[in-house]
Amino acid sequence: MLAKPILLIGAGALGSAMLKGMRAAGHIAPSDLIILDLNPGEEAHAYAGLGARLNPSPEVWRDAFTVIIAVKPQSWRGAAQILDGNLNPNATLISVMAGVRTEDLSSVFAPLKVARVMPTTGVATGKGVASLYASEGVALQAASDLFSPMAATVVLDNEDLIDAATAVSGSGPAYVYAFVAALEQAALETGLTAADAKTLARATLISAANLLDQTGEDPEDLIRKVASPGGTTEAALKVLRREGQGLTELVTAAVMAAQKRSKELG
Ligand SMILES: NC(=O)C1=CN([C@@H]2O[C@H](COP(=O)(O)OP(=O)(O)OC[C@H]3O[C@@H](n4cnc5c(N)ncnc54)[C@H](O)[C@@H]3O)[C@@H](O)[C@H]2O)C=CC1
Ligand SMILES: O=C(O)[C@@H]1CCC=N1
Repeated sequence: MLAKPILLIGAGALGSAMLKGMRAAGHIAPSDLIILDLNPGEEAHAYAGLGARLNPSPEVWRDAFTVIIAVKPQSWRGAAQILDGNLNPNATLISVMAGVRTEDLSSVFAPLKVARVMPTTGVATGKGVASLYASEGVALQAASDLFSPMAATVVLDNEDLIDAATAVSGSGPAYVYAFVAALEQAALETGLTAADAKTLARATLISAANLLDQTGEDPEDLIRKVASPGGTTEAALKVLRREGQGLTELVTAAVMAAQKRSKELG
């Protein structure tokens, strides 16, 4: 059972996606939310219109038993200074920030228990992904109660793996969107109109993702069902899977770069 009310610090791209997800999943009532943001956007205002408290005075922050910190890794120490002395010592802190380690969060926010979560913006529709880590059970449970209704969750037993989960999953939606943009660009090269290129690139990704989701089959099995021997797909896959310089090598290099950056952000 998630301890409420919940204080959300930072309602930017990810914070707003989480607010949308809470609405979609319905597990957190607006009246159970306190939102702090230096420059609140549309979703924070929408939630406030439904009953959340937006940027209330510091004595209200102490009401919260779960605190989510969703500011940029570069901003968290500044945010912590503002919060100093105004958080409930019995609250659990859930950080969704890339790179920032439990040890550093605990050194600033003690005695709050700390969990780390690496979500995707897909939580907005209740179908995100979230990797969870905490060194003790209460915080891990709070993270799970918060994210399970709006994400497929993975529990990591080693904090270093959060950097890996960030590189694969947290950043991952952007790789998929980059692929769609590339497919759309390639479609233009084939002579399709801009409108048709856009429709075909997006709809192909969505229909392929649906099959992956609904059949549960491995990608290689699904590929086999598309690629006729000696056919068009095989011709394309020879390019995408060129020895030593194919998509796998490219994606691996991209993931390694993200993992390295995640470690640096700490
Ligand atoms: N955007 C994404 O897909 C993901 C982001 N993350 C993590 O989530 C965190 C936030 O990322 P984004 O939402 O993309 O950034 P963002 O820049 O869109 O949002 C940050 C928000 O924090 C607010 N803010 C900054 N300082 C504040 C303070 N002292 N008090 C209250 N509000 C403050 C800003 O006004 C802004 O609305 C980062 O740490 C990032 O690593 C994690 C997973 C995915
Ligand atoms: O790009 C970033 O640093 C954040 C963390 C994962 C997704 N967005």
